[in-house]
Amino acid sequence: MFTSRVARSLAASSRIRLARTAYAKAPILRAYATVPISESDPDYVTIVEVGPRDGLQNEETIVSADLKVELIEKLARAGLTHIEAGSFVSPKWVPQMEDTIEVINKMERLPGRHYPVLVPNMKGLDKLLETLARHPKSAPSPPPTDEIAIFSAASDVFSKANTNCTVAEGLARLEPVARKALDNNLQVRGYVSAVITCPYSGKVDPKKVKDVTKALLDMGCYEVSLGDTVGTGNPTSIYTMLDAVMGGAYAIPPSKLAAHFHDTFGSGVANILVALSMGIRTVDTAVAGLGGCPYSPGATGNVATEDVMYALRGSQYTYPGDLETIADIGAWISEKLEKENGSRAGKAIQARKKEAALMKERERDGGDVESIAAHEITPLP
Ligand SMILES: CC(C)(COP(=O)([O-])OP(=O)([O-])OC[C@H]1O[C@@H](n2cnc3c(N)ncnc32)[C@H](O)[C@@H]1OP(=O)([O-])[O-])[C@@H](O)C(=O)NCCC(=O)NCCSC(=O)C[C@@](C)(O)CC(=O)[O-]
Repeated sequence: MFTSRVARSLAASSRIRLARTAYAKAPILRAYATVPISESDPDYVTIVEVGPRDGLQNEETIVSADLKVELIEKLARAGLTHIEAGSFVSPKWVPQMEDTIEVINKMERLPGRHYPVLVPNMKGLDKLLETLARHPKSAPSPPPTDEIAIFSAASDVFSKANTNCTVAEGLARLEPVARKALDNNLQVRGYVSAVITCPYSGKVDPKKVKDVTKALLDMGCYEVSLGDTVGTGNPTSIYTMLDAVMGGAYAIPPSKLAAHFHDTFGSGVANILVALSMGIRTVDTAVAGLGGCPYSPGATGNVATEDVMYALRGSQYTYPGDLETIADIGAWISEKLEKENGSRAGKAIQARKKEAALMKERERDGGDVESIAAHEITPLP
């Protein structure tokens, strides 16, 4: 476990070095690079980009495998280190993820990156292991993935709707899955859904969240991501839930937790700041705020990657990836999906870029330079 954490932070370090070189060379990026990035920073925040899985699983129209591949590759090249690439769930339940095998085989795999996939049961794991077995050990590229995510919930009704079994039945089903994955050198991450509200049965008891989190950690998950699936959480309820999970008997340390907050009521970023202030250093986000949950009516996307990155600018927290490039990807995928960009920071960055391009054009055409200077786009704060 410790080794894998060290490996992650080393991978992040080499990426950070590359990012620094890129910033030094590119003046337009320098304007965004005001946060000094330290390689062994205790305030380094791992961003797990879940847009290609949590986001696209919720699209009404099925997105092509090629577009998914392009999205994942763009996100990895933009410096993100953890990108959820799909899921090995039943296509009868979530047809949007049916092509995950094709996606993970086709996509470019950059060294030092992790491309976890969701696995609900032994059938899903076996399908993944078959795929991995076909990857030659001598191949120059890394294998399609080195990590799975298993998922449960803090509500029986939600669990039934999502996985056709109660929480206890689901945990019993997941235990051998986690063991077999670990035996096959895969890292295992856990999810608990509905940590604040269940879309069917209402308010959730934080004690239930803690019990399920502990069960997943006991199975060998290196970390458990706490899902505010419906996105009803606000800073107070998130604090109360995390305080209960991290305190009392068998307190769970923040290093074992991640924040996975949907942004339905617009509190996603504020909730993440609460989680960070309580010591959590891994957050799940989705480019352009893609996402939702098929079994959680009304839930909008995950908190947008761009919004979180913007909120952390100038703070003690550092993170992987380049905000401006991610904002471009957010605009690009929103256009491809013909939907509104769900990131407010992303939209603002795009608007500023458009304005700057317009100024340049006017300058080239011999416009009034004084008025151009007066309206010059100032760097981001
Ligand atoms: C768990 C099951 C499979 C149980 O579903 P079930 O219907 O009870 O399973 P079953 O064993 O009776 O199988 C039914 C059919 O599915 C097939 N099947 C069975 N398993 C697989 C598999 N792995 N891969 C491919 N096919 C599979 C199986 O072979 C069979 O096919 P048939 O014989 O009828 O032709 C189903 O309920 C399921 O796939 N659920 C997943 C739902 C899902 O993906 N939800 C979204 C992800 S969770 C999430 O988004 C929340 C999260 C993580 O983001 C955090 C948060 O925001 O809270």
